[in-house]
Amino acid sequence: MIRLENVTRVYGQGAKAVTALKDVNLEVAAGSITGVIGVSGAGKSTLIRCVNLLERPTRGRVFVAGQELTAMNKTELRKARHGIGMIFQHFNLLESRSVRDNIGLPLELIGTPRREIDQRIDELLELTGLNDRANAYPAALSGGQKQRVAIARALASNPQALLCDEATSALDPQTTSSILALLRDINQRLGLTILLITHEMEVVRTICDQVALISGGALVETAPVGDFFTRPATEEGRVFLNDFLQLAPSNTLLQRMTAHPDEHSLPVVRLVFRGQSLSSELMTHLEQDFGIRLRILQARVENIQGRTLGLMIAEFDGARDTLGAAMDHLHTLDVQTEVLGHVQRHD
Ligand SMILES: Nc1ncnc2c1ncn2[C@@H]1O[C@H](COP(=O)(O)OP(=O)(O)OP(=O)(O)O)[C@@H](O)[C@H]1O
Repeated sequence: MIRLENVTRVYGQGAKAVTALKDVNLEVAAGSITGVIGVSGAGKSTLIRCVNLLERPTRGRVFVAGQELTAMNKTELRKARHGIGMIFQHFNLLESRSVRDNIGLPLELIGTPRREIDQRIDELLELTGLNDRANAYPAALSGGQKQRVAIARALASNPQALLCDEATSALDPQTTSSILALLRDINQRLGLTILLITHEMEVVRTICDQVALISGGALVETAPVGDFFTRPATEEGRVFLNDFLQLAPSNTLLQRMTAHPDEHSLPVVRLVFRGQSLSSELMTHLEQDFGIRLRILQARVENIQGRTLGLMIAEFDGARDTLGAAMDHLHTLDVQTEVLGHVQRHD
């Protein structure tokens, strides 16, 4: 549905040139939701703006719905853009127009007959849950309602694709959830293809099917969301996920922990289980074969697109000489371990 081929975007010239995108190849399947993530300055905005040619790539080709946008003249491009809606972090509504008139604006601009515009506005008010705000002005709306108006306006010309530029970054968590639910709903109901950029992993985890990680202008990893969260393929992916997946030791635990072991201490280990949860069999196995009893101090289980990710901090109580073998055994089961420190034995 959306395809970027070797897209490069260089800003400025000569010594001051900045390569914001380097040879990016990205494919977004029809009807799917793809999230582009990356640190600030990685090139996310540039990438999404290259899709509808708000930024023209310095090199490379952009295809949307089988048409090459980079090969079009101005008139063709203007027409093709009707098939691509866009929403922004700060909504970009016209303050002097009511909700109805903001939603109808794109249709007015292309000369759609008034009756058709009014009918379409009614449908969109219904779809986005704005019926009772139709005659309000943007200043009287909450952030979530403003973004709903922006979504309705972006959908006015029945686009096949929707680009979302940090669409929930200015919203509180609860409003974010309701906007994400709306995006998922229109994706499913209308078969709309969505490409979004975000710095929030929670957004990706909640609604995306595919994730694309961009770093220094290059696309370093593209994967189904479940795979990315449980098994990132690149070091950049692991680093990016670390913050999201971090199960930080509590303050109480940090106060009890020392960096070095002594003869009475027990190691405190952080474990990450990917695609499985800690079974009682595994606990029994560690106890029977290695003489190690796990005392769970903290735990969190995430379900990401049907894949389980378990995070745990536990004391490993047992003979020190079997600890290494037990850790090796866990690694063969694809359980990641990391010794965080040592605590004094309770008894
Ligand atoms: N108009 C411009 N002129 C010059 N350099 C630019 C321009 N726009 C972006 N850049 C540079 O291109 C690089 C990528 O910027 P971009 O805004 O695409 O990143 P981003 O990942 O969206 O960042 P953020 O999350 O902070 O918005 C940065 O180094 C930025 O400074």
